[in-house]
Amino acid sequence: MTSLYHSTRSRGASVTSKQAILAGIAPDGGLYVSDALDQAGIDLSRVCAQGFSETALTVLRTLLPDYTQDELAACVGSAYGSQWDSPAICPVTPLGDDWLLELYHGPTCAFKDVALQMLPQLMSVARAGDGHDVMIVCATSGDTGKAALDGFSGVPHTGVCVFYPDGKVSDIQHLQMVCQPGDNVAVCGIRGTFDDAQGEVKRIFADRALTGRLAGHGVVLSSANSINVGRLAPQVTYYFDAYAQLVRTGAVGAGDEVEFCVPTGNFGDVLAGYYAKRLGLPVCRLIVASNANDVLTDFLTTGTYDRRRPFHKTISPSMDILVSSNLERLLYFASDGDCELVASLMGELAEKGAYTVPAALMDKIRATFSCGRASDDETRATIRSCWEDRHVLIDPHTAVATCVLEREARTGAARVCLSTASPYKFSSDVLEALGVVVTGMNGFACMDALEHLTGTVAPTQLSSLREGEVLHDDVCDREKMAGFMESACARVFL
Ligand SMILES: N[C@@H](CCOP(=O)(O)O)C(=O)O
Repeated sequence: MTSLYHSTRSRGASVTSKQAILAGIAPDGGLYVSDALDQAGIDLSRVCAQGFSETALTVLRTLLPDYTQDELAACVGSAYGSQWDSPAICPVTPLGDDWLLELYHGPTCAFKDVALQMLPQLMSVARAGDGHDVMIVCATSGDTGKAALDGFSGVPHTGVCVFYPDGKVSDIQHLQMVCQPGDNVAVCGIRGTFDDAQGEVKRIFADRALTGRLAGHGVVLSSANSINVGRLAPQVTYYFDAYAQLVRTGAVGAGDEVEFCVPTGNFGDVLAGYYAKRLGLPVCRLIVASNANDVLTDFLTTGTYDRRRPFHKTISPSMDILVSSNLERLLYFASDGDCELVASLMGELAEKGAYTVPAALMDKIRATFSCGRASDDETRATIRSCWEDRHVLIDPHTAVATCVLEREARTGAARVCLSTASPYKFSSDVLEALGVVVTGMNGFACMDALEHLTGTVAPTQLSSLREGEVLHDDVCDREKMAGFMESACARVFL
């Protein structure tokens, strides 16, 4: 068996990608990484000649080498079929002189679908040889939760338990989750932030007494967040595929460099772009776009990551995050695999809430990454100008990135902005940004008004929520999350 993955914090035990996907997170709290990343280049001319599914297969074969070609082909076939409303899966469309990579054409209208239509397939193959039942424990700031519920609902021998910050997701995101049917799903709001939820989920994974109890019943825990390499790997596909689309339309020449601007909170989406670069995609710059929770912008500017700051509830709630988990993987790769350094920085983050990266390492990171932030007012202004000047309707997360990209000096390279969610997931904020007073209007009145004002059509999976039945109304404190999850395991598996 190919043992390729190990923790960012130690090299002691290496595991296959199937084992890494089943575990979700390494036993020492680190994230699984593979040192084969740089040796495993992807043939760009081949990618430019093929469609999304073929490229997904190429990327996954490279990153998850212990899956067979047949296993991955079956996973890709199931993940990228008729549940997408665009045959391109992730089409690239013009935005002025730049490009939008539309990642919201899947069943839950957010970029998470690209990986969460795939992860359940990968997980099922991985668990086939293992025999355990798997409970997926997921923290969400709005989008991952519904995408995980949709992907894992009804998957045999699998359950999914989602925790979201109560009152801190959009009305539509909330309804998407609480109306989710399925015998193997559980959804619970928590009194706190996404960081509280994600922190507790990581503590649950490390709780030996709890995981031991569950193992006694044949249940293992895993993750649907981008800490799981099975979430990250499928996201690499759309960077390659976007490039291929641009080459095919003649917008860039084969081999030309491109820039990507990514709205990010947990750092998974932009890290997938970094993986693509290390696999040979000609990416000259990755621009990290933050909202008022600008911990990443400050980090890239100063070299100090400091989570000890006020939390801001913004109109781009999926990015309301102060602990960006996947930065740990970037630190690992940029330091040429210095596990000791990563472990010590993560120790400082846990103990003090902050760490400072050596200057030489920051220089390496800044050679690829730049950054910027957008306030809510700037985000609204960008939604409005995109609509009024270009007739392109974008959601607040995409607007954060567009605003940041517009301020960046042009280098001559083609620029692609990741468009991460449907504007209709955030109908009231988008409508307000277009100048409509929304006081007294509920989410569906805003959706209708947005359709009327723009002549665009809300995705049916969102508009049909008005007939949805609320099936989950639990809300708990952080301390009760483990108990909620254990009860869900009992209900689903025992
Ligand atoms: N933005 C996410 C937060 C979790 O990030 P993930 O990419 O690690 O799942 C969300 O919308 O839930």
